[in-house]
Amino acid sequence: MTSVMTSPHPVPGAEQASIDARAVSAWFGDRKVLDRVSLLMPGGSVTALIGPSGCGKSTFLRTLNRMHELIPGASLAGEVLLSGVDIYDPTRKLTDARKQIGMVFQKPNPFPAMSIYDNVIAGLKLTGLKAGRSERDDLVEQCLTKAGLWVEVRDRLRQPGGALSGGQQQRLCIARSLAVRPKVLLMDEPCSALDPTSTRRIEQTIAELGHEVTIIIVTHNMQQAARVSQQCAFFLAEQGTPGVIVEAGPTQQIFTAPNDQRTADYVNGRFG
Ligand SMILES: Nc1ncnc2c1ncn2[C@@H]1O[C@H](COP(=O)(O)OP(=O)(O)OP(=O)(O)O)[C@@H](O)[C@H]1O
Repeated sequence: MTSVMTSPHPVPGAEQASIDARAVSAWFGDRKVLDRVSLLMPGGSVTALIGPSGCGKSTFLRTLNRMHELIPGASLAGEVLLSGVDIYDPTRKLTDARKQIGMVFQKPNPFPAMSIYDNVIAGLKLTGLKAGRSERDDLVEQCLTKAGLWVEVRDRLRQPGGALSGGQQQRLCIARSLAVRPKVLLMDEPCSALDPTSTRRIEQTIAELGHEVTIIIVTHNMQQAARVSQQCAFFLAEQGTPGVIVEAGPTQQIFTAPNDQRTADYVNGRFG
């Protein structure tokens, strides 16, 4: 069953960008891996995508900023509306979607030889945004502060990004994503390569950012989904069938009173 998430009320940060996936199907070659997945991800809140390995969570995430189409042989159907505007509209530039919808990956991927400062503003050059020296300084401080890293690095901004710890590198990547002022931040298991302390620090950052940037996070960690998200969507691909959303709704409901037995079994660790 494909499910449409109803908006929680009142919608936190309703003025922030919502992202609305409508009947999204995805294929790799002939193989269909997502079947008509619909999900409304409300603005200014955190939505967690959960489900067993291989059910299509990362693929779904990549359809939300047009990264799926970069994979040779990959195709998709359906619509993804960013505050009501289809990001797949052929008259829109691919780079617009990427600028507005940033992504943080599983493994921190800063430019290792580039300074911390230059890492933060790296996206400006790529997206053609121009900024003067003092504007850049302000932006670097602002983004590192939002990513929860400023205090730790303010005295060594010229050191290479690769010299930071894994958790710091991931926060640097978050700061780099924020520098192009995205409306939405996609996070694909952003803590899976990190120790528990760094994980908690990133979760704190997500909680702080979630009010101003719409966040969609894929996680295998149920406690993490419960801690950071306001909405949850449970994906499943049963017996070789394409992935679907079994159930989506407020996180508390998904964890304490889900409607579907399969959701209850998954969140209680009975499979997956
Ligand atoms: N580049 C690719 N080429 C072909 N098939 C792929 C590719 N990437 C993913 N798939 C397939 O698509 C299906 C969904 O994969 P996806 O990575 O989206 O699942 P997932 O739920 O994110 O899994 P995990 O939790 O293990 O990361 C899987 O069957 C996978 O084998």
